[in-house]
This record gives sequence, C-alpha cells and structure tokens, in this order.
Amino acid sequence: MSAPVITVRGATQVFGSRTIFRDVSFDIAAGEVFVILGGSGCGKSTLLKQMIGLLPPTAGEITVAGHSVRTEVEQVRRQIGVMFQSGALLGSMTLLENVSLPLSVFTDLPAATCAEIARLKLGLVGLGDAAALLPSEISGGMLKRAAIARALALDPPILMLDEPSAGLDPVTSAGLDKLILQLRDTLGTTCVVVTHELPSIMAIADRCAMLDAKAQGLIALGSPRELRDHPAQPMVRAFFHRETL
Ligand SMILES: Nc1ncnc2c1ncn2[C@@H]1O[C@H](COP(=O)(O)OP(=O)(O)OP(=O)(O)O)[C@@H](O)[C@H]1O
Repeated sequence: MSAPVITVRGATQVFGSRTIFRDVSFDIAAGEVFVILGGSGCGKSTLLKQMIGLLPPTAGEITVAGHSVRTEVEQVRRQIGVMFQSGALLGSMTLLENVSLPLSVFTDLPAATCAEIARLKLGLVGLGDAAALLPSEISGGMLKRAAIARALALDPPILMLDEPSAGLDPVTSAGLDKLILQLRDTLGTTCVVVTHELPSIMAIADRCAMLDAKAQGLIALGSPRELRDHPAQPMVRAFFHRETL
C-alpha cells in the first residue's frame, strides 16, 4: 500500500451517555477507493464528519495528509471535497453557477476563470451540456453528478461521498460508480464513500471498513472480496451474502 493519506487511530464517538463507536483504526492510501459500510445508525456519517474535521472525535486521532483534524481543521478541509447525503445545490442558481461558487468564495480568480473551471468540472462528470440548467430541471442522477462537480471545484486530492447512490435506480447508480472509478483513475483522487449498496461496494471498493452498531465499532477491514469470501463475523457474512441473522 502506498503512503497513507488518512490515518484513523482509536477514533471514538460518544454522544451523551451513548457510545456510537470506539477504538476505530485504519489507514487510507492515496488513490484508494475506500468504502465505509454498515447498518443504519452504526456511525458511518459520524466517522465521515470526524475525518472532515466537522466533529472532533471524543477520543483518538485522525490525520489527513499529515494534518490533525483536531488542531489543523483549515488544512484538513483544503484536502477534501465533500458531497453530503442531501447533495444540496442552490436552487436559484444554474449548475455552472453552483459549481463556480466555491471558486469565487475561496479563490481570488476572476469570474470568467471561475466559470471556465466550473465548465471543465461539469464536463468531467458528463454534464458539459447542462451548465445552464437549474437543479429543478435535471434528474436525481444528474444532481448527484453536479454535486460531485462542485465538490471537485477546488481540485481536492480527496473526495468524500455520503451515500451517493441513495434514491437512485440501479442503472443510474452504476453510472455513478463508473464516474467514481474514472475520477480516481484520471485525477488520482482518493475517494472515501459511505454506502450500504452491495453492488456499488463490489464495483468500486479497493477496501472497506464495516462498522456495527451492536459491536460499537469496526468489525471488518479488507477488500470486498476478502470480506465476502472469508467473513470473520456472522454480521459480515450476513451483509455480503444478504442473509438474515
Ligand atoms: N449530533 C448528534 N447528537 C446525538 N446523537 C447523534 C448525533 N449525530 C448522530 N447521532 C446518532 O449517532 C448514531 C449514528 O449516526 P450516523 O448518522 O453516523 O449513522 P449512519 O451509520 O450514517 O446511519 P444511516 O445509514 O442511517 O445514515 C445515530 O443513532 C444517530 O442518531
């Protein structure tokens, strides 16, 4: 494995008297597609928020490109483009304006250059012809692609996607999987994806980390094929073989 770009060491999250997960540790290598999976409420989104620097871990340490999420939040954020579950684009702006927004807010580039870069990003996600449309005028799959284009606006080396295929039909979802792999292959983007869609996991993940609410932590770490073919825990087996426990 090449040098880790993200290190998670003993990450723990407690809300009030409730432990969501404890002592979670793994590395994510540069250029890896890393999936965080597990049942509802096991803490996938919470772990993502810790990695982005939005939520300091109750205990443990996470670094992104060598920067601590506790003490160097600015530097951490600069490494990461995020698409949250809602993927919210601003409804009153065209796709081009939505994708330009991070560039005009966070850089000193002239408006025409921001627009040119935004156009390139829209092209990258297959929306080159949709730049002038409003979010209300496009499909769910196109909305996700536009949100990914916006997450890529500032050329982050890491992309984090929270349930990108939620609410999409299988064909559109497979198209999104292909896009994620294309971004990794063409731009070298490290992708951290939260999902519990088994076909997506098998299609895109180099490795995955499985969290479990009952175990309050990590129950499996490895390639999806390893976890499917050699599940070390009944819960892992149930997930990859679609069995009930
Ligand atoms: N700020 C918070 N305060 C208290 N509890 C929280 C907070 N954020 C999340 N939780 C709880 O922590 C648990 C894990 O939430 P999280 O959203 O990380 O789960 P998840 O695995 O992403 O679930 P899903 O697949 O349903 O999105 C949930 O029970 C949630 O209610």
